[in-house]
Amino acid sequence: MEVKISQSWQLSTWINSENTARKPNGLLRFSQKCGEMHRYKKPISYHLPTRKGSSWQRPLVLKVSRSSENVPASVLESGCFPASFDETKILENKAEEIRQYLNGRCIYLVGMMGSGKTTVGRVLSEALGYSFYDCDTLIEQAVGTTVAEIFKLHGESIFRDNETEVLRKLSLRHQLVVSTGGGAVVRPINWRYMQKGISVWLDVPLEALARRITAVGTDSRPLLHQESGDPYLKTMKRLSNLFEERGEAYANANVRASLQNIAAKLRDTDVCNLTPTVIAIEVLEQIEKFLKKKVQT
Ligand SMILES: Nc1ncnc2c1ncn2[C@@H]1O[C@H](COP(=O)(O)OP(=O)(O)OP(=O)(O)O)[C@@H](O)[C@H]1O
Ligand SMILES: O=C(O)C1=C[C@@H](O)[C@@H](O)[C@H](O)C1
Repeated sequence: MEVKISQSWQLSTWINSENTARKPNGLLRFSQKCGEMHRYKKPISYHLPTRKGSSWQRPLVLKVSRSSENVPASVLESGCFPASFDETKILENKAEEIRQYLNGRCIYLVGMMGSGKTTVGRVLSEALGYSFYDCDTLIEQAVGTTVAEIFKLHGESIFRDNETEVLRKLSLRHQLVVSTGGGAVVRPINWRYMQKGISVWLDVPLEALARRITAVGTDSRPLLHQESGDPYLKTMKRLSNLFEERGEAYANANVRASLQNIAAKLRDTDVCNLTPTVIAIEVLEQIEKFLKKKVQT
């Protein structure tokens, strides 16, 4: 059964102040489309023109009404989430404001399997006018088979080598939103590449992850795949173990977007009610805070 929820959300947004100095902006041209980058392709060249303008903007509080739905399994599988007009508009405005301060830097989404890196990443890239890349997909294209098959045929370490190579290639580029694999955070070298851009941890409670993953099955996620037993409980246990190992590594990200914090702001108790658009807005809010802090120090 679908439950309609309507809430008011106080969102702080920022408007341009006049006659202030703007940071240099990188305008880049990319001919490659999402998914077209291959492992041994040469990185493309680009130009970085600079321009002058305004600095950080002053806050304006907007009262926004949010309307989202409890997402049924069929919707989870399709990956299509309804976003209200308000959410979309807020996201567009926020993206517009932040784009110049990003200065072409890539956004790397890190987080556990199922945390929404791909789903939220696509929404973010569209809002920012960035290209979107999914590391797992790039690895699959480079190796010529699925992640599950790579694990089975070649083992995890070959998969990780490919993951590092893909991140190295991506780190040479600009204006990308990158969905990293859930385990990309474990290798320090990967952080060296991700530090060229801004890393964002999508922090999602394990129960929500287990719910999402069991709704779509674990076939494509070899580290979670189980032949028998209660799928939710098994997934939950495996996720808990992985999080024990990786929690600290995720916290290395420049920015944390916590679904629990967003739900609290919205006075909602269930993180499952949060649409990818709302999460993308929070990601941009947190990036904005991070960049402002950097400017001040
Ligand atoms: N905000 C959301 N609310 C409900 N379900 C979501 C949300 N975001 C993503 N999902 C669903 O959760 C599942 C995992 O999402 P997604 O593939 O984006 O995660 P991921 O972090 O890229 O996962 P992985 O690292 O395993 O590839 C998908 O079925 C997706 O439709
Ligand atoms: O958490 C992990 O280690 C993984 C997550 C997926 O995105 C894939 O990169 C692969 O299944 C491994």
